[in-house]
Amino acid sequence: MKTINKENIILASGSPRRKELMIQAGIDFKIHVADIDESKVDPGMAPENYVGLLSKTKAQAVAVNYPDAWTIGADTIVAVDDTILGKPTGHRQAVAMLSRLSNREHNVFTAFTITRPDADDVVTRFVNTRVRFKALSNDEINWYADTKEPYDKAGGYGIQGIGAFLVKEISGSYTNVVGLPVCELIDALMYLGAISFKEEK
Ligand SMILES: Cc1cn([C@H]2C[C@H](O)[C@@H](COP(=O)(O)OP(=O)(O)OP(=O)(O)O)O2)c(=O)[nH]c1=O
Repeated sequence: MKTINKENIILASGSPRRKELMIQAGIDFKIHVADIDESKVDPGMAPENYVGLLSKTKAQAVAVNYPDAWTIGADTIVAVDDTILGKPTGHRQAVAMLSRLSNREHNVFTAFTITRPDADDVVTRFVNTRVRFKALSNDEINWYADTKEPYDKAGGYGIQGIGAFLVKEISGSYTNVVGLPVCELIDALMYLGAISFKEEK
């Protein structure tokens, strides 16, 4: 079942997880991947500002091509103490990230921005989920890093995949950890009039 599209919707993301979550939520959309350099953003920023800025940059980079659509951009990071963890560049960094997350709580921040070129309306929302990992042995960390699953994921793990075995507790939105907080996204799309659950008479 799909929701009723009032307007065209573009997802400015190459993340297979975001695509799946949008399909799961019954939203009709097209994909146009945002080609932006994420390394230009200062990792010393507060996590909510960091993800907010990146989600907006991704959405705006794609929205210019679609005057008649709402474009969605998103960004996810893991924050531990005051450090932002992005995606590990290889095995060694994946091991370092997982070791840092072992036996403690961390925050996962995802922000999404919904915009269009002709509107003043730009919605940016961020959601924070707290996740606690179990105490990990070196063997577990190395074994998981060897699966390569950590490589394209913030913080070096995927809660929706093999990485589920790492997670002892979660407080807050699960889909937010996977890459898109579906509950808040649907609310925002409804608020903007982009989707509806009921045909207008
Ligand atoms: C923590 C966590 C992150 N992730 C993923 C979601 C995102 O795809 C990725 C964070 O990277 P992002 O830079 O947010 O997104 P992306 O580069 O994959 O895609 P795009 O910029 O085109 O939208 O980490 C999981 O899949 N599972 C998890 O448990």
